[in-house]
Amino acid sequence: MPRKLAAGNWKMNGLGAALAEVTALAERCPSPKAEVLICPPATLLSRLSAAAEGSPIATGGQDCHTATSGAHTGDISPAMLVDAGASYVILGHSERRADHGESDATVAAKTHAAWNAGLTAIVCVGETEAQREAGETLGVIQSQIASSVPDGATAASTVIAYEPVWAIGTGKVPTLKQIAEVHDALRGQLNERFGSEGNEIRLLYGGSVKAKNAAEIFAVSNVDGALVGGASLTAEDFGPIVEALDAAG
Ligand SMILES: O=C[C@H](O)COP(=O)(O)O
Repeated sequence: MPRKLAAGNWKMNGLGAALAEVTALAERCPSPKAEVLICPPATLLSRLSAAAEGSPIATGGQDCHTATSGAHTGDISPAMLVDAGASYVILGHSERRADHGESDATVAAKTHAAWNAGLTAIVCVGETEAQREAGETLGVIQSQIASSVPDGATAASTVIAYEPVWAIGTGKVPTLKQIAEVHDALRGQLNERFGSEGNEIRLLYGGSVKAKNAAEIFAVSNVDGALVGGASLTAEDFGPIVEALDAAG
């Protein structure tokens, strides 16, 4: 199993002054057992990669196009993310699925493009509150995985993030039993489809992870780390989450 992963998704937050948070995080967590990743807005990626150089903090993008270059105003190619120092890219986040109409097929195409550029794709899946209430959670998530993750996924190329849409930025968190139910089902699906490699693909939980609930979430079976939004914006908030993941072993 690759190292556990504490990934921060800064979403559309952060101006130049936020770079100081990366330096502070590197000082607070100089040699974490877990991998630590920050995915800032594209405007900060190059500067943040430079600021993190020589530290254990990796950087990533929040989206990419399927093409390497061309007439796609406003888009960013996987090669551009690599050029800016990224080693990861988040794909299929529910905010992109909702705001930009990204389908599973789009996410799969972007995942292929990311792999081709040498990036590790963090593919996000998750149910809405209505889907959970209708008892559709596992069906929705397993269908998203089946259609968003292309054949050939490996532990080195792919990470899965389970993020219930209703838990993102709301302070609402599923019960530990609910998290375990989904992660165990995902592990089973990955094992069935990708064999032993599926057993190694890291499964992150995301949705209102904070310092106060991180340790109990990291103790849940088949939780290999977290994709953190709001609580990844400062070293003061993200540092304890990294430390909780380290303590979980
Ligand atoms: O990508 C991160 C998730 O959307 C979680 O965001 P949050 O930690 O602010 O709830």
